Amino acid sequence: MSTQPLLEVRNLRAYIGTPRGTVRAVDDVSLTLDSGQALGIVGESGSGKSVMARAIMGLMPPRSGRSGEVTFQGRDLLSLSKKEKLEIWGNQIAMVFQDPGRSLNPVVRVERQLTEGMRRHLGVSKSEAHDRALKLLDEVGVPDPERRLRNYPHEMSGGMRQRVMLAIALACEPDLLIADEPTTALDVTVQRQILDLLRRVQRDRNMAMMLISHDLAVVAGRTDRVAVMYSGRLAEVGSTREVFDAPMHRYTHALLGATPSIDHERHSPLRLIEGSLPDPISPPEGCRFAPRCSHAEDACTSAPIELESFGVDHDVACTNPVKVPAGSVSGGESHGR
Ligand SMILES: Nc1ncnc2c1ncn2[C@@H]1O[C@H](COP(=O)(O)OP(=O)(O)OP(=O)(O)O)[C@@H](O)[C@H]1O
Repeated sequence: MSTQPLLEVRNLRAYIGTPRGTVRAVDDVSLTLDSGQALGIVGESGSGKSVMARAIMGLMPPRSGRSGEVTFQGRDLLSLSKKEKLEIWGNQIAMVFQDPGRSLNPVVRVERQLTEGMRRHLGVSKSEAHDRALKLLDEVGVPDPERRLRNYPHEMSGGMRQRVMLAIALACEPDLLIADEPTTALDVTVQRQILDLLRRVQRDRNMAMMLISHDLAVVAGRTDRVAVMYSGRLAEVGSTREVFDAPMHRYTHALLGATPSIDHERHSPLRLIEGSLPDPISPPEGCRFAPRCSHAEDACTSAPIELESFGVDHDVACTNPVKVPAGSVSGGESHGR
């Protein structure tokens, strides 16, 4: 068995030029994702999650730059030609975005949108593509697939459109699915159904998934590992079980107390973390959470704090982490549910 991760991100920086100055949206992020593994990326709005996902895919906004290394199946993604990128997008790596209304073409029937990629990338015939499309719609829980294939996107509900988007993403049997806030535009019950579907499909297909959300509970029960992002940097990375049961970074700890969840029947009152994200144009020198952290010390503000290992799979970038009592980590995948 190969020990090489499916995706390896090293010292990734993604900066965006704006009239006010350079936004340091992603600032020295390193992480790995193994085949068949689900990795959650969480953090407040503006912490850099989407820019990171897009930088990995090479989808950068105008007047921006990337540096670092992104290796996927041993290939350097940052140096691909446009043609090579098109071969990988939608084929080996697929993305599902927040708003299926904007990602689907409103004037093209579902069947064509679903079969176009597989005909191009997999070279299957029209009738085979049709059969595959029916199976895919069935897999993602779309009832009466034959009829749905003839629909235009506006003839379906938001939840149904998101299922179709997922079917499109799965059509070429990707090795990695990046789902960026895939359910935010949907109502709470449908959100839960789609998220559970994502996890089921990811496991059934043994596909890797990067699930991006500002809601910790969304990723808690549906990922194997989690990376907590704050102001363009990683605060904490590790097995989902450890990070949720025994968060060590002061930010993760605060975030866990502050998150209302779609997985709770009734949203508890939001306990906000006091303060806000730093200006991404001139973030603090040291730990970027230090200005909001009640445990900050002098050492936190002088130089960037690097991730340090606190266990087999638990890295934390904090000089004064939360002390975890021995044996406090429990088992199971029921977090946040
Ligand atoms: N096209 C752009 N031009 C200028 N700044 C941008 C652009 N896209 C993102 N940013 C800035 O980059 C930083 C990171 O944004 P990003 O969208 O990655 O955050 P996020 O964690 O995904 O938040 P959200 O959950 O709201 O999508 C933010 O400060 C954001 O304002």
